[in-house]
Amino acid sequence: MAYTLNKSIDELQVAVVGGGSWGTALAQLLASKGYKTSLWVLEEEVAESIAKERENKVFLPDIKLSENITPTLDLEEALKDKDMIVSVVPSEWLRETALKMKPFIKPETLVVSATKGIEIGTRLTMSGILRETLTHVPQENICVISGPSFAKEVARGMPTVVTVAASDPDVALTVQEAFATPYFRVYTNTDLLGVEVGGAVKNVMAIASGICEGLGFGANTRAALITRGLNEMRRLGRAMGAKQKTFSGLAGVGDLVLTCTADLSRNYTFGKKIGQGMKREEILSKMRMVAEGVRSSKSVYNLSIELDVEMPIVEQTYKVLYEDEDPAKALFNLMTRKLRDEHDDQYG
Ligand SMILES: NC(=O)c1ccc[n+]([C@@H]2O[C@H](COP(=O)([O-])OP(=O)(O)OC[C@H]3O[C@@H](n4cnc5c(N)ncnc54)[C@H](O)[C@@H]3O)[C@@H](O)[C@H]2O)c1
Ligand SMILES: O=P(O)(O)OC[C@H](O)CO
Repeated sequence: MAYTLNKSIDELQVAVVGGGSWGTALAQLLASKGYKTSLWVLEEEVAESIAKERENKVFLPDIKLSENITPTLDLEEALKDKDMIVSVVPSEWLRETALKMKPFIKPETLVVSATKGIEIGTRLTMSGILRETLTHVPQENICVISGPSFAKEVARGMPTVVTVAASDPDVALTVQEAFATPYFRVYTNTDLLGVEVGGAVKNVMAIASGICEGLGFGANTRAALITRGLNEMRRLGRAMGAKQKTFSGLAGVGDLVLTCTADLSRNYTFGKKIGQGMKREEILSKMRMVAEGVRSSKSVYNLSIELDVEMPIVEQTYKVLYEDEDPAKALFNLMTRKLRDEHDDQYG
């Protein structure tokens, strides 16, 4: 049955789950539109800093947050009677958090997934985890928001364009309207899988691009990495049943270009440090934020083997991160693969 909203869109009761930088930026966006927004956060210091100082000093410093945001450490308080829930918990903790959320979510709720990644082990997308855990919510009510969007820029009101993917067009239209502002343009899309594959693979490519930068290489290398990385994204998407045109869109090439080229990207910065000689665990031990590409390197690599999809950049990135391969050797391996026609690929 198609989704129907039984109230005016301005009356939506909304909650954001996850008070990291993206969760806080999305809460700020919704709050600035007038929505009274509950924000579930894990850390007491984050709840306190938002409640008392109107700032998330840990994950999104220097942004004055709206009075419409109510931070809470209590999931029940955050989720009770909400019509739209935005899930922004990093992939590593999404499943356990979703299970805790479940008892407090009404079946008719819209669930918007803003997390990027593929789960290690199950190889599920983030909306796949939500569908598997929130079994009382109709599958069509679970949708995805993605695209080139750094939290810091959205929070500062810089023009940003994203896509909302949902299998039910009425769900997509409702969420599109709820999020859209003159500085945050939202398109709709019916290809959830393609949007989520794009969001996961681009983070692996961003790490690879950062590694090249860290090794001291330049613009030629980066352009090659983005172009061939897009090819790998398309190939995996095709094998999984995603629509090819999705990868030419915001959640494909759009997010890939953004994350492979900007110092604001945590994945790119992580890769740069690897290229400069640091090790994965050493970098992660100093980060409070996530670089989803670290986990996605493993899950996407495993997926590529399982589905027999050729993804050499993903493979080499995985080997650098998890098998201690030398980054320069990994790049040499990529450059000296068997020479071939650019489009000599069963997925062209
Ligand atoms: N930051 C961005 O610019 C941005 C933009 C688009 C999408 N995303 C995606 O949003 C998702 C969330 O990332 P973020 O940037 O908001 O987070 P972040 O990296 O800024 O912060 C880390 C988050 O992890 C949470 N966390 C740590 N341990 C936890 C646990 N045990 N259980 C539950 N939560 C725990 C913290 O509370 C915090 O909210 C990621 O998938 C990311 O790829 C981020
Ligand atoms: O900072 P990153 O690398 O996690 O990227 C953030 C967003 O995914 C960009 O769209």
